[in-house]
Amino acid sequence: MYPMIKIEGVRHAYKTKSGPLPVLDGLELSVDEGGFVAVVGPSGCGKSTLTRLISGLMKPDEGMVMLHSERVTGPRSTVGMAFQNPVLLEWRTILDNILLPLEIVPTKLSKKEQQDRARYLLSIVGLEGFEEKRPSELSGGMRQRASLCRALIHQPEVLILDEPFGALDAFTREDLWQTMYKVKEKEPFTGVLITHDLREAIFLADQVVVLSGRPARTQYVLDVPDRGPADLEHLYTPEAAEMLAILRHQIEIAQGRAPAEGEAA
Ligand SMILES: Nc1ncnc2c1ncn2[C@@H]1O[C@H](COP(=O)(O)OP(=O)(O)OP(=O)(O)O)[C@@H](O)[C@H]1O
Repeated sequence: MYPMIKIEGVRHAYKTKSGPLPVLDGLELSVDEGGFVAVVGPSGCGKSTLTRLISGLMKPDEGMVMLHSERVTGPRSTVGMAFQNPVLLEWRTILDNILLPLEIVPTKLSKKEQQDRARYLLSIVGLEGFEEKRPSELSGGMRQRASLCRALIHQPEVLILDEPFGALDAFTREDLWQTMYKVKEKEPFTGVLITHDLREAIFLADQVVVLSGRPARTQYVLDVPDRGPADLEHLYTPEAAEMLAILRHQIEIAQGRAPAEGEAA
């Protein structure tokens, strides 16, 4: 299959007052068109930095970031992003919040078509009837659903999700995982999910990439077998337990709490 995202030999250091802070060191990543990769790793290892590189908000010191075989050299409108804090504008209705990206990204849709698309997206995530509400009238989970619609309104090829469910309670989070399946089925995208939740990673992604501690490199890649329709029961199978154990072990290695294979304990 065609790689939609290709990252090769990326190295990057932030310039800080106390000197360069190496954050990424030899990062490799390849995500097929329509694929969904979850990126996990120790806190502060460089996961969000990776999302900034893919969306073109930052350029790496070394190496290549490619989208659709084109080198990323600046911000890309074909990328949609959703974050842990949805940041919806309180003075705008939910519908107008979702339409916001279309005020920036060029679109061929008429005003009516834009509104129809926003309403359609809201119906997919279960927010039909909330179009005219203000963000403060919605729960945290509902605001996150609205933020997903906003990230998808301009039909991005790539959807970057930076810990979007991290601040939600466990039940709401699991509800949103199932919503994500529905969204991907109706609005196909190539996804990159940054998360600290290993269950979330194996439930949503078809590949989980473990980054090493900072400066991060690609330490381990786990392929998650296709498990059919969204069903939380998938998380309670022996196969899921085994995948979670492997990932936990890899995170311990990345945190320096367990020796890497081939190293003495
Ligand atoms: N603009 C910046 N200037 C200087 N240092 C930065 C900048 N942005 C991030 N950093 C530092 O780079 C490192 C990696 O940050 P990044 O946010 O990419 O990590 P992360 O893996 O997403 O973290 P977390 O898991 O805690 O969300 C951190 O030590 C952070 O403090």
